[in-house]
Amino acid sequence: MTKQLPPLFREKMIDLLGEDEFEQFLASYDEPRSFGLRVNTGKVERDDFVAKSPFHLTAVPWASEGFYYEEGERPGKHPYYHAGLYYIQEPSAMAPVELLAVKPGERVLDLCAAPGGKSTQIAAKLQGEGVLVVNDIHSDRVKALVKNLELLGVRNAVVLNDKPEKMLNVFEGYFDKILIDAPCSGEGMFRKEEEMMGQWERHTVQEFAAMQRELLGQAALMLAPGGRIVYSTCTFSPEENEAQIAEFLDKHPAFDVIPVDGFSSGRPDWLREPWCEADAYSERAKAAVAGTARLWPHRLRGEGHFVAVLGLEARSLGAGGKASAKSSAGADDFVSAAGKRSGRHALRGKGRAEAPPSTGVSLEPLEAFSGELLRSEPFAQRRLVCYGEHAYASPAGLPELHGLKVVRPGWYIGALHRGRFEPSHALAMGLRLREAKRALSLASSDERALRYLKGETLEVAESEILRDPQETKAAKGYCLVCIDDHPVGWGKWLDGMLKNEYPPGWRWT
Ligand SMILES: C[S@@+](CC[C@H](N)C(=O)[O-])C[C@H]1O[C@@H](n2cnc3c(N)ncnc32)[C@H](O)[C@@H]1O
Repeated sequence: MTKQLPPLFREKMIDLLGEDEFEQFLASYDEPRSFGLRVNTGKVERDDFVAKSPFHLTAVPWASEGFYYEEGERPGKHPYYHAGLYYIQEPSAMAPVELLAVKPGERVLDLCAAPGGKSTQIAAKLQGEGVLVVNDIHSDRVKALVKNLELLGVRNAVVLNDKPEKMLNVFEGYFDKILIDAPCSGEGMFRKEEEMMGQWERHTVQEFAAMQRELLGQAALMLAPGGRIVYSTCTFSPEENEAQIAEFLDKHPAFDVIPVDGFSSGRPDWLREPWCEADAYSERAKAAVAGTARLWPHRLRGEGHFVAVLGLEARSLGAGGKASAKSSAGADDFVSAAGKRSGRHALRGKGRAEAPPSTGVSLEPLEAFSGELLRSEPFAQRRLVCYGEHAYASPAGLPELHGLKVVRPGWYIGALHRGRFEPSHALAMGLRLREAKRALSLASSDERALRYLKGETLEVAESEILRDPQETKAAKGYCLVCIDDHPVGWGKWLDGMLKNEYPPGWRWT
């Protein structure tokens, strides 16, 4: 493995680290990889998961919900994966969101979000309260982002597929926290994904540095006074790390680095020729980058990351000069759309941009479904929007999204079609067992659990359907299917049989 490292990368790392430390760094490439998963505390308490986990878990020191699992274990092949109880994530990639210090109720942007490892981590920190806007410029990558948010049952995310400069029109000064997990040359991925080495040789570090500079500038304009940006990369080059932060600080005097403890420090001494222009930065900026963090594969159990935490002064007008973005019109709770229907169809499940919101869709079938199947709690504090025949619950306080490519304006609830309502898989995944009036909870040891995930019809006695004790009607119709009390999808019960509504693209293979 070490033989295949790009020669230029080797030379550069020897120059930066010195011969002795380079030897240790190089030796880490021959060490076994670390495997990590992060418990989705949006669905299950950390300790409850640990108690029932079939995996051998060891805590990741810097991530409250992160664990190493052992090589050979396959968490992607377990019913709990299908229930969204965890996300498989490289351990050092868990650090940036920890340092973002998200609190429930905040407005958070994940600017470069796909496939959603860090977005789902932010969502768990928000605990369903506040606004999570996630964006990625590549539409093919947005599909995976949408699927991961749905799998993990996120209810308050808005998914965009747009250029950050267009987002400024809507979100100037709006966010409390912004994560920029920047596109980068990926030097920290060489051990995990060897093909990254080939890509490194094709792309220049300078290409990425230019993108990162732009992203940092755009994010600054969307941050509210007193807010925080976390900038992270999975690469080692100072041009993409310390130099980006030093340059940003010099252009944005209202920002400072919030020093990070517990990791190796950023390297002001690497702001030098031939990698960076030695005289390009102020003394303030150079000193501040010592407060950034470097996660090195030879110093901890992880592939490597760079993280900088940038705080904006509370008394600042905001980098964009405005206090906050305009909130959307209308009530912030669950409301009916009114007016004319556009007739255009939303592109459900495809990760493609939606048509503009439509009005005048009759919500009666959805209301009937909610009355029959759900307790009122799931939609509280949200606003219903219909795009074509598709209904979404948008987070409260979201600005109007005019002019943006909106892939998901909120939690996808389902389709209103020819006077009927079809609940979405995302609705099932975002619910809790206690929120359903009709449910089936299979034990993970029950062979029907796996058969459900494979898409099979199941034999289910009426007495197995969980319902309100006062319910007298037959259990016929939609039913929330759970495994060990965690929702995995819908089924339709009739006369002892459960028709399987688990979507084909999600099935166990
Ligand atoms: C390092 S990856 C993000 C990984 C993600 N944060 C996670 O944890 O799963 C960087 C992402 O930035 C996206 N990207 C590249 N240029 C962008 C831009 N100008 N605006 C927004 N996203 C961009 C890429 O498509 C890629 O998905």
